[in-house]
Amino acid sequence: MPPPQLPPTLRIHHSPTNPRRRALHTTTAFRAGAPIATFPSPLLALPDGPSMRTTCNHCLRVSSSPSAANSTSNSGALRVSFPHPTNATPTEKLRACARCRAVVYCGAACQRAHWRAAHKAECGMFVRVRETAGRDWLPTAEAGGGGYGLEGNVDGFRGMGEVWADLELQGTAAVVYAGLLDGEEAVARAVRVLCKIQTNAFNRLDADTGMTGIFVDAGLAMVNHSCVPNAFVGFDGRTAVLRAERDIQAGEEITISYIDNTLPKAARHEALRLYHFECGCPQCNDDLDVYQVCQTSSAVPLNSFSLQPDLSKLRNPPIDRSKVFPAQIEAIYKQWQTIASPQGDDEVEHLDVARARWELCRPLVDARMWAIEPLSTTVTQLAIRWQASYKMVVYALPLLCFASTECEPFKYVAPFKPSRIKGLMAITKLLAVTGEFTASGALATRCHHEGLVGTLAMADQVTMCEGLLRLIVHHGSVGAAESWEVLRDARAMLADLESLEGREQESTLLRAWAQDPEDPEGGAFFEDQVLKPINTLASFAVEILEAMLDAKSVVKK
Ligand SMILES: C[S@@+](CC[C@H](N)C(=O)[O-])C[C@H]1O[C@@H](n2cnc3c(N)ncnc32)[C@H](O)[C@@H]1O
Repeated sequence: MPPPQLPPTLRIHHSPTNPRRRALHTTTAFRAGAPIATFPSPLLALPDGPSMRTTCNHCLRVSSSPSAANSTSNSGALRVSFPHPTNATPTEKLRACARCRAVVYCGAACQRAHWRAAHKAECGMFVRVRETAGRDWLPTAEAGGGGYGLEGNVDGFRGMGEVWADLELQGTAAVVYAGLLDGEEAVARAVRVLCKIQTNAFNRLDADTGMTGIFVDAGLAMVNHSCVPNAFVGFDGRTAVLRAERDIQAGEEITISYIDNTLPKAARHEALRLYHFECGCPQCNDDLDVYQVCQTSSAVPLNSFSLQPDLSKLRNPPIDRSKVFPAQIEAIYKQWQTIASPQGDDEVEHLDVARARWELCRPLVDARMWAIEPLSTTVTQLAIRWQASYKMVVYALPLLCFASTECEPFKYVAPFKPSRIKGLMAITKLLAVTGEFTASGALATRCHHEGLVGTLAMADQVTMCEGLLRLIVHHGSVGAAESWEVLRDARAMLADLESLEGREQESTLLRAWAQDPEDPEGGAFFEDQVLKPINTLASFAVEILEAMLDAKSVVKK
């Protein structure tokens, strides 16, 4: 099997005696955030079952962007309104394949390209059965004999009872529906391909597009895992982009995290079981938590242009380790997972679950270890829920400010990571909502926390939005695809704000700060007008959470 084609910035290092076997190394140095290589011709790039009819099956774009920003000219009030965070994104009109009607496309060009790349092989199968587990193996097997020399860990999977049974079931279903069942070997071949896909596919459940699916590229599949990776993968339609998460030397091995590397060690190892190796990264060897990883990260200085510019706090977080020990965190995480999320929309049920989870996290709360899972997720989940709630929307704002200053920078040290940028965008959009409440005088009736109402009344919420948007545009341009919806929206909103009359001075100062965070005037303005109110809002988060979860109907400060 010939080695996979690689971009010139990468080479495969093959070491038969090393348990990792092959690895990707750079041929040149990269600065943090720089694209290392793009992979525009995957072997396989498919939306998953539920997304098959809502996503173009070729370019994998989900929908068009919502109308970004519209300005009005009410003087004295907040004059810009952004799409409300709860507004559904309008979907593009997608056309279905006329023959099988199982897959959809955004246009004729995508339909033609997908027919050649994959659909020709699967369309007949879909005519027989519209959707089946195991769809993903067929084009791969057809296109390359199911080999590509990719690692499949077949023996490892064979030793995993239920997982193996599931793979056999999927393989059988696929060959039966594809009309390829000509003996046991056909099923065995399908299962081997599924093992390769399981080992090498990227789940396109990415923070960027919010869509799910799988992506396999034989070159990118050579990248090994570390819980403290130096790179990460993002997607732009059918193209995967490998980016540096920190500065990388020429010749260094590239690693990415296959899993959520912010989880406690036992949970990370459980997630890695599907890859059949023992992780020997520094985080695993020394059982470090996210604070300890952050403390030594070379990406910390990048935060001087962020919502957490206090680098000494990132190096010396104000936590109290004596209040909780690692085994206790593991136990909390395990128990937290046993508390089932409510299926329905019952507000009381959701509050009960949040209360149980928050109480379970009490030792982490006492230790002020907000960035440790499952505490960080407990806070974020409530924020997301409240964001979409008519009654609670204002209270989501301090929670999101808290997550963006006390959790995310420690979990994802590089400020250009998409999850950090998305957090900034969520705050921006909420500020647009609270800004309208403030301008219309409705804020005090929507929120009973005097500190929160007072802070928002005193703040220039448009300026706060502009400061956040400048951070999003800066970091989004570094760490994400130009076509990323969040970046596109941020640019449009920023242009809108810049064109508002009467705000020239604020915009000039923020522009000066964005061009040079050391600019004394611009820096002081950002600190006073953006950072200070964000931190004040964040400071209300815990008392609001405690009060709400204590089922008190009125929150006061
Ligand atoms: C996507 S492949 C990576 C390329 C692989 N090294 C190869 O030679 O094909 C994933 C597999 O690589 C191996 N692997 C990845 N990261 C590893 C690590 N940190 N330590 C040991 N093995 C690793 C495991 O066998 C895993 O299932």
